[in-house]
Amino acid sequence: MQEFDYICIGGGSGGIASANRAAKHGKKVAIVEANLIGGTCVNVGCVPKKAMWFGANVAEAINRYSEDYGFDVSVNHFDWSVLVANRRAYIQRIHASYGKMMAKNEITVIDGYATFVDKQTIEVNGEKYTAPHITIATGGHPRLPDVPGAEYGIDSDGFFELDQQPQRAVVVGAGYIAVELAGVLHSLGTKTDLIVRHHAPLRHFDPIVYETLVDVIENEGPTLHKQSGVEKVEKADDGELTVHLKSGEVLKTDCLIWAIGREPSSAKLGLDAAGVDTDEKGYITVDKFQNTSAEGVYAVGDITGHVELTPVAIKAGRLLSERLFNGQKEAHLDYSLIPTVVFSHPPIGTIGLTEDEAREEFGEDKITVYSSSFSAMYTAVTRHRQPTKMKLICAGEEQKVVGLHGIGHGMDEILQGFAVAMKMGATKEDFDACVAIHPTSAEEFVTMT
Ligand SMILES: Cc1cc2nc3c(=O)[nH]c(=O)nc-3n(C[C@H](O)[C@H](O)[C@H](O)COP(=O)(O)OP(=O)(O)OC[C@H]3O[C@@H](n4cnc5c(N)ncnc54)[C@H](O)[C@@H]3O)c2cc1C
Ligand SMILES: NC(=O)C1=CN([C@@H]2O[C@H](COP(=O)(O)OP(=O)(O)OC[C@H]3O[C@@H](n4cnc5c(N)ncnc54)[C@H](OP(=O)(O)O)[C@@H]3O)[C@@H](O)[C@H]2O)C=CC1
Ligand SMILES: N[C@@H](CCC(=O)N[C@@H](CSSC[C@H](NC(=O)CC[C@H](N)C(=O)O)C(=O)NCC(=O)O)C(=O)NCC(=O)O)C(=O)O
Repeated sequence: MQEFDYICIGGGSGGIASANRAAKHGKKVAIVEANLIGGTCVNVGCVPKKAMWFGANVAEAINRYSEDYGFDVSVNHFDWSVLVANRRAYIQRIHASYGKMMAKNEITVIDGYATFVDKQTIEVNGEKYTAPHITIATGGHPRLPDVPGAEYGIDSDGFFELDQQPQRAVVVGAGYIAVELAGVLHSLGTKTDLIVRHHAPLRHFDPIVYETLVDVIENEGPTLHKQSGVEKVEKADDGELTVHLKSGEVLKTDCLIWAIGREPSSAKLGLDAAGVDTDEKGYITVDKFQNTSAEGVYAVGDITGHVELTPVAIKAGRLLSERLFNGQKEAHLDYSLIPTVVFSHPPIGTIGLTEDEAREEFGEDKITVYSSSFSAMYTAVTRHRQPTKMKLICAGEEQKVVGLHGIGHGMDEILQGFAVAMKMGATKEDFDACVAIHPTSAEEFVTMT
């Protein structure tokens, strides 16, 4: 049986980050990965998605805006396979760079599926490995619905396997993935329908965000079906899919994508053998230090069900290693005020409380809301004006900024700096004390009255 100081199960964002940090503190570390190193983010998540989103932005620049900027782009042919090949080559380079980094840190990479034998021992491909500290970072996978013919659809993993561009696509779901994939497909020229169960996608975001998103989608596409659901799916011999909606509407398509949420990859880990508890959905329960119910076993990232974002998994993993292997006894991730971006068209950036949440937490009379509404200049000099909307929610007499929301061109890159300010406890006065950068969208956040 091989012995280590630390084993991470899962070579995704959280596992890699924690393993590298432990190795940097001189520990003998192993990482077990059942599939591809890099996990969801690198292989079927953030990275390939962002490459497709950049491709979609190039398409929008050419198809919507170029003419009014004076360009003649009459030769306009898009080859999906070129974008996909370059995306895959980029990911190969990331795999290579991860390999080099882990070799430099003398991390043992074990290929295979890990199961617990006891809380200090795992088994992979019939071999046993032991460590006094084991972290579970096995992430999640897409959920499929219980609808007749659901198997004819694909999920986000399947989207990244598409070698050819679908001419028509139906995307079902109302979260990040549905919005992002439907937006990419539509912008790249696929005739796309987005099906949501309620009044809007991203309905848990601040209304300024989802109402504007709905306006833009209704103006520019994809075709949005609100208050709608799928009753059944049929597949013809030639591969064409017929999607029957509960409303009676029928959509013919080449590609159906389920994007209705994800579930934790915990079922086959043998958690009982280690005494690790989960909640009723299978997420591993942890305290603020990422400790599970079993001593010496920890969990980070999507498997814990707390804010499923790559930087969250990374930071939780790194802080855990600081606590375990670098004497930082109190090190733990503060899960408050986590900024997040949806790579929609246009992008959304949000941090902190929505207006409703702020009212509930502080009381109606303690809240001051500022907002700004304009057409992004990038679009305003063309015939295709697109709205940008921004909102600041401030609490108390000092007007501490407790919520910041925006949708519009550039919002994806604007948010990070403002998140630093909010993490430091900035007030509206602090925002206003900062001189604007002109002409930018970002300047609206420091000039709101
Ligand atoms: C389409 C999509 C787009 C996304 N876009 C973004 C984005 O833009 N920004 C963002 O911040 N987040 C994004 N996310 C979320 C982000 O990918 C996850 O939050 C992040 O990858 C979680 O990291 P993790 O380490 O918890 O798990 P993962 O990255 O999922 O890694 C878990 C790894 O564990 C392995 N594994 C599972 N079970 C075992 C086992 N028993 N033994 C060995 N290995 C095992 C899996 O094969 C996997 O490689 C996106 C997700 C998706 C699906
Ligand atoms: N840019 C980023 O940072 C990204 C982050 N991620 C992360 O990954 C997580 C998972 O993303 P995602 O899979 O989109 O999940 P989400 O949890 O974000 O959204 C799924 C949504 O689909 C809807 N839904 C649920 N069940 C059904 C159903 N049976 N039929 C139709 N619609 C249904 C629900 O919305 P409703 O109740 O309104 O119908 C639900 O909120 C995200 O929460 C995010 O943390 C993912 C992609 C990008
Ligand atoms: N923000 C830059 C980041 C670029 C970057 O980090 N590229 C990564 C791939 S992104 S996908 C990998 C993702 N990385 C990050 O999220 C890096 C974020 C930040 N720099 C940090 O250190 O926290 C992750 O899951 N990390 C876990 C870990 O590293 O511990 C890489 O490895 N590049 C090598 C190359 O191109 O050759 C960008 O978007 O361009």
